[in-house]
Amino acid sequence: MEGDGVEASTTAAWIERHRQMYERATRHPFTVSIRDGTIDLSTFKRWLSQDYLFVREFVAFIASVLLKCCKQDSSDMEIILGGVASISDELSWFKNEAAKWGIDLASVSPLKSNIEYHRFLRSFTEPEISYAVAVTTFWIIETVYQDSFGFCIQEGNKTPPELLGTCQRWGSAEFKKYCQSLQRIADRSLANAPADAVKSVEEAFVRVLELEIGFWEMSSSQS
Ligand SMILES: Cc1ncc(CN)c(N)n1
Repeated sequence: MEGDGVEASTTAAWIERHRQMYERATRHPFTVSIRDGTIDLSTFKRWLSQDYLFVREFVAFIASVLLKCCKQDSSDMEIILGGVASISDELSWFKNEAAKWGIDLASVSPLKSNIEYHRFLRSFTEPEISYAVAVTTFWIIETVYQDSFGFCIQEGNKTPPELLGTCQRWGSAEFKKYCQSLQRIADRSLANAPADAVKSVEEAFVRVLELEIGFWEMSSSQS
């Protein structure tokens, strides 16, 4: 990873240590089927509806990361604020996209894996949860989407034209840069954290991968 040249990247080491699970989250049959053009559109619409509900919940999560960041008197504020702007954009994007696909978002209820993810996100609003764990969690949540959808627009893809906009949203070079900025922040905050705290951040990292896999599974099978 492009670190700041001072500390080795803890987060990159975790991706390697949990490579199998990382691949299950970022090369899931759901996104791979977008890339190879075999996606079932009703499955795609289910993901879209459920992800809209996720993003609404994610707003409060990002707000809690921002609050923790401000309490640190940290120079990371502008990057996190960029996340707030991007989530506002994301919500509008979901509404437009839902209208295009004829989805009535008001009638969508969260499925089990989505509810589980909401519960996890809400746990971060507690003031005793550290900035290191919150910002690292933020980074990996965004990165799973960046890597998953980035793959759908890489060379050799057969992504249906009507889904290219979705893939660009998270797969773009701009979104990748933003994820790399979050990764640098995560690594810096981990470099200053005590070993037991780092261990609990790694647990949160793994938990995100599990939840993301569950989210794709839910979108694919309505479980
Ligand atoms: C489940 C999920 N994970 C991540 C993202 C990217 N913000 C998202 N929209 N939805």
